[in-house]
Amino acid sequence: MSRPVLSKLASPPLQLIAESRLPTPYAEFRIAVYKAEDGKEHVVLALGDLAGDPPLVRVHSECLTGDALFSLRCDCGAQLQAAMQRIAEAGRGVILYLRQEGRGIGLGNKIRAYALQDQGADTVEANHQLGFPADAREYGLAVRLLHQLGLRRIRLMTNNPRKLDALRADGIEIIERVALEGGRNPHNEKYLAAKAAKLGHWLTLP
Ligand SMILES: Nc1nc2c(ncn2[C@@H]2O[C@H](COP(=O)(O)OP(=O)(O)OP(=O)(O)O)[C@@H](O)[C@H]2O)c(=O)[nH]1
Ligand SMILES: [Zn+2]
Repeated sequence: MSRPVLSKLASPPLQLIAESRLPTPYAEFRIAVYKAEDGKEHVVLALGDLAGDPPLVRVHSECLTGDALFSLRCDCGAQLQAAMQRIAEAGRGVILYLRQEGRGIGLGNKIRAYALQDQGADTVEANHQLGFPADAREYGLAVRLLHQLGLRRIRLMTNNPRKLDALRADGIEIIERVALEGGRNPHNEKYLAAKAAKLGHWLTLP
């Protein structure tokens, strides 16, 4: 076993705060809230029996504007809905909803980045102009939550090679990468093109 796996296993489990049912238009999920050491509360949505065949998993980073406010600047809301839909169709699966808003720079800074994008910067340049890396997220928490759920082998719904590599490096076996495209519109055309060109996302662009 490689060292990163041992170090993740050695990490204490996240504190389970509460669990309940969560009826949605797609299915009735189980919702669980886990608290990390920094006080942030992360969400697990689960459906069906997760034992046995590797289930569909979505590791979703919080996007208040896209997930809750119907923003057309990104594709997050569409991806979240598509993930819920696919899990509902499969009858089983998990969504980890991680509170790393704005690729880890926070909501206020993301809106600052949007203002810079309105002046011509792309999504990566805007982060750099604000003094942040292109992507400040890390996936150690996702790995810990997957361990807590007993999930070492998964089918990951993502277009992001960095996310896939990060989970694999920490010992999660990804037996299939499931593309999650959709939500394309005139407002996010440049954003998606920059994600593909600069962040390496697997996207079928027009
Ligand atoms: N800093 C910054 N964050 C953004 C911007 N647009 C969306 N986000 C955040 O980006 C995160 C989602 O990342 P994406 O790059 O869209 O997708 P991903 O999670 O890396 O990859 P997928 O698994 O394919 O969805 C969310 O936390 C959003 O809040 C932006 O222009 N600037
Ligand atoms: Zn978004």
